[in-house]
Amino acid sequence: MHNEIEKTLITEEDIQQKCQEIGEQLSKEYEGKFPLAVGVLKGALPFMSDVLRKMDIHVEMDFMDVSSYGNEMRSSGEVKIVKDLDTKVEGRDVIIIEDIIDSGLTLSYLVDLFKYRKANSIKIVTLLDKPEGRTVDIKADITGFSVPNEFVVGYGLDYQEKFRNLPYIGVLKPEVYGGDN
Ligand SMILES: O=P(O)(O)OC[C@H]1O[C@H](OP(=O)(O)OP(=O)(O)O)[C@H](O)[C@@H]1O
Ligand code: HPA
Repeated sequence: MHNEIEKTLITEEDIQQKCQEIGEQLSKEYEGKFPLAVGVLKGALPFMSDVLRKMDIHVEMDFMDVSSYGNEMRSSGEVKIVKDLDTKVEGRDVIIIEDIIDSGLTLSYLVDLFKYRKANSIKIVTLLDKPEGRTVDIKADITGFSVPNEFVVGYGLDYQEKFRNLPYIGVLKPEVYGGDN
């Protein structure tokens, strides 16, 4: 697996340090509350798991699976719910946890949905932000790292369902994806 990676963009140590910082920040911001952390499957799983374990307040977890990716590397532009929440959002302080904001379509869809469902507050926490990928105007409240306009994998992010278990973020060798990014 590692020999298919051209370069490391963000090391495992830097990711873990960032999770610690974000977990501490969220613990302060939601002190005395019981927020609902919504992980966006599947990519957010490692990040969510690491951040929530750095929080020292009660937090409820739920998951949503939405899909917008037509092929492996480009968004279809259409967002579909594959798995909805089990939890009612009305009146809750929702923390959406994402691995990456690229076009912004997934998150803008989720923010609209949770507003419609009458969340008390909505915060977006993303490990990665790819500002140059944006087609809709949306910003995270907390961003771990900014990444260049390249297809990145690892720590939840996949290429053809592979590389999610890589503990760092990297860029694939062109021969792995056929060079057409
Ligand atoms: O800002 P956007 O352009 O919408 O891209 C971001 C979304 O795309 C990826 O999910 P994907 O639909 O590939 O599902 P996955 O997490 O299961 O890989 C990623 O995990 C984000 O959820
Ligand atoms: O750069 C990316 N890598 C993996 N999945 C993604 N989903 C949106 N952008 C990306």
